[in-house]
Amino acid sequence: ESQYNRFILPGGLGQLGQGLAKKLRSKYGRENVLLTDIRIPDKSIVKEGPYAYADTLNYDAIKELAVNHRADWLIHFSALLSAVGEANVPLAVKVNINGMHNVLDVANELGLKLFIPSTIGAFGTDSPRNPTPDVCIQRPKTIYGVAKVHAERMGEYYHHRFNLDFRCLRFPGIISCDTKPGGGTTDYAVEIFHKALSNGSFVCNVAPDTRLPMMQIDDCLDATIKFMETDVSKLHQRVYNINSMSFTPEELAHEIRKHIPNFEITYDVNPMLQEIANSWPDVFEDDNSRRDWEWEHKYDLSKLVEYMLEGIKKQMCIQKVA
Ligand SMILES: NC(=O)c1ccc[n+]([C@@H]2O[C@H](COP(=O)([O-])OP(=O)(O)OC[C@H]3O[C@@H](n4cnc5c(N)ncnc54)[C@H](O)[C@@H]3O)[C@@H](O)[C@H]2O)c1
Ligand SMILES: C[C@@H](O)[C@H](N)C(=O)O
Repeated sequence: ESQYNRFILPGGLGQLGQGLAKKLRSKYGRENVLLTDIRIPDKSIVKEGPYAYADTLNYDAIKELAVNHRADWLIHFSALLSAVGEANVPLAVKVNINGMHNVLDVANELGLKLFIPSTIGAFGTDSPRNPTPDVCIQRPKTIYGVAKVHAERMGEYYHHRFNLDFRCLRFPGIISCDTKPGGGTTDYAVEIFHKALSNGSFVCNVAPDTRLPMMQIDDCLDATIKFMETDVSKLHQRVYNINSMSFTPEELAHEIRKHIPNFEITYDVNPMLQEIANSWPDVFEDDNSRRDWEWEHKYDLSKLVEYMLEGIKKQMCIQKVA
């Protein structure tokens, strides 16, 4: 049996895991991708391939699944995102730090490869913000960011000390039309499209000039697969930024108005989210990803807006028919 083609995705029922499972299954086969989470999946998810309950707070449960599934890769997606994490710090410490330790130790003990995503949220007010390079002062201000820096450093350390094949991409805010975001600071940039089509207006919870790095979901998931498949000899670091675009709510609304001319945006700023957004990068630098493993994005702002509006319209038609 060939190596490096059996995957387990803990926390896989979220915004990113469902789409990654689809892409991996179409490439590596349905049975070779095991989606796991702590929630009951929709019937449509179960039809697409294997699913199992697995709490990342339970070391033995993760280990048992990895052994039984004969996994080569763990792709660790379980986390509380930035806004949800600030609302429940003790749970975020458990899931984002203790849970990450469990997955890291299972990967190391069983000799598996490990992918953990990081985020623009791993930076803070002391970081250079335009652009933000791979290596600079981080000092994030959220428990989400602190846990991500911890994961980055632990993964690099296990790679250095135990030769664990740890790989990590720092993602911007991810924009998808068929899966919902899980409670982050960048969620407005998904919700705006749903409200633009259903109401023609949107109340935004961050200020009009809040610039953040963002990315269309296929770019994010294709990058993940390409990075995981990259020959180890090409990697000069274990943690890389990836980037495609940055925009503000005003700029996004302007682009949406090219399709829905009467679209209105108003603002009711949430101070906690605004403080988080103000501490994150404006523009992400990803020169090292583009050089070392030939990362290229496909979606700019105008393509992203077309993709979201078309995708949500299709879903609305399906719902009407059903
Ligand atoms: N979506 C983004 O914009 C974005 C950007 C940067 C990085 N990331 C990272 O990508 C990963 C996936 O993000 P997402 O957007 O899919 O998140 P999400 O919130 O949509 O999904 C996270 C999943 O983790 C699960 N989970 C929570 N506690 C768990 C536990 N104890 N055991 C097992 N599963 C548990 C949840 O049920 C949920 O399905 C996260 O690590 C996140 O930090 C996401
Ligand atoms: C940026 C990312 O990590 C997530 N979407 C959040 O806002 O928390």
